[in-house]
Parts: sequence; C-alpha cells; structure tokens
Amino acid sequence: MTDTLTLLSRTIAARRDADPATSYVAKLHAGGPPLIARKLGEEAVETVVAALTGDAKDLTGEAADLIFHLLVLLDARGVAFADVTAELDRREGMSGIAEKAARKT
Ligand SMILES: N=c1c2ncn([C@@H]3O[C@H](COP(=O)(O)OP(=O)(O)OP(=O)(O)O)[C@@H](O)[C@H]3O)c2ncn1[C@@H]1O[C@H](COP(=O)(O)O)[C@@H](O)[C@H]1O
Repeated sequence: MTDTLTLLSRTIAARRDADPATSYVAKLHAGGPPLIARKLGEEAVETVVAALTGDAKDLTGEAADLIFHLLVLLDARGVAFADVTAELDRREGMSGIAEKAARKT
C-alpha cells in the first residue's frame, strides 16, 4: 500500500507544473493551497457521509479521493510523503516501547 502511495506522490510532483487543461493535479496547483485544502475538506466530508450512509464501495471511492487530495496538499506545501510515513513509523516505534513497558509492570 505504501508503495502505491509513494508512486502516486511522485506522479503528483511530476504533474505539478503540467498544463492545467490536461492535468487535474496542475489544475489544483494553479489554485494553490487554499483551493487544494478546500477540496480536501470536501472529500473529508464526503468520506464521512459515505461511512455513515453509504456502502463499502462508496467509502472506498471517497477514501481514495481523500488520500489523493491529501497527497496533493502535502506536495503543494513542500512536505515529503516520506516524512509522513517516517512520522507514522516513529509513532509505531513509540507504541512498541510503551507496550513493552506496560508488559513489565
Ligand atoms: N488518483 C487520482 C485521482 N483521484 C481522484 N481524482 C480526481 O479528484 C476529483 C474528485 O473531486 P470530485 O469528487 O469533487 O469530482 P469533480 O466534481 O469532478 O471535481 P472538481 O472538478 O469539482 O474539482 C475528480 O476530478 C477525480 O478525477 C484524481 N485525479 C488524478 N489522480 C491521479 O493523479 C495522477 C495525475 O493526474 P493528472 O494530473 O490528471 O495527469 C494520475 O496518476 C491520476 O490517476
């Protein structure tokens, strides 16, 4: 899964300066972080609605839209996707330590 997202984040970076007429990523970038953040917010709401009222297929599609727009926003703000996965890895390590500590008590 991370490989898919890593590849998509690279594609997004490569499409940043493409023609907005032919690239959705470039169209989003032309609007800057305010447009991308607004789209991300819309997709978050659509994901919540799908989770509460839709079926698994609806939620799957909205979740994909949400993750895609998050990757576009990270790219627009110069945050590497690898930094996000590293942060998640760090937290996983922290929880691992906490679990070990809990087992000793
Ligand atoms: N993974 C995606 C992807 N997921 C979702 N979307 C787009 O996100 C939008 C979702 O927004 P909405 O649900 O509001 O639909 P909409 O009304 O059509 O959107 P708007 O026109 O109002 O912005 C749709 O236009 C989808 O096509 C994506 N657009 C592009 N990609 C990938 O991004 C890469 C680069 O794409 P281009 O920049 O278009 O070459 C390619 O690998 C694409 O497959």
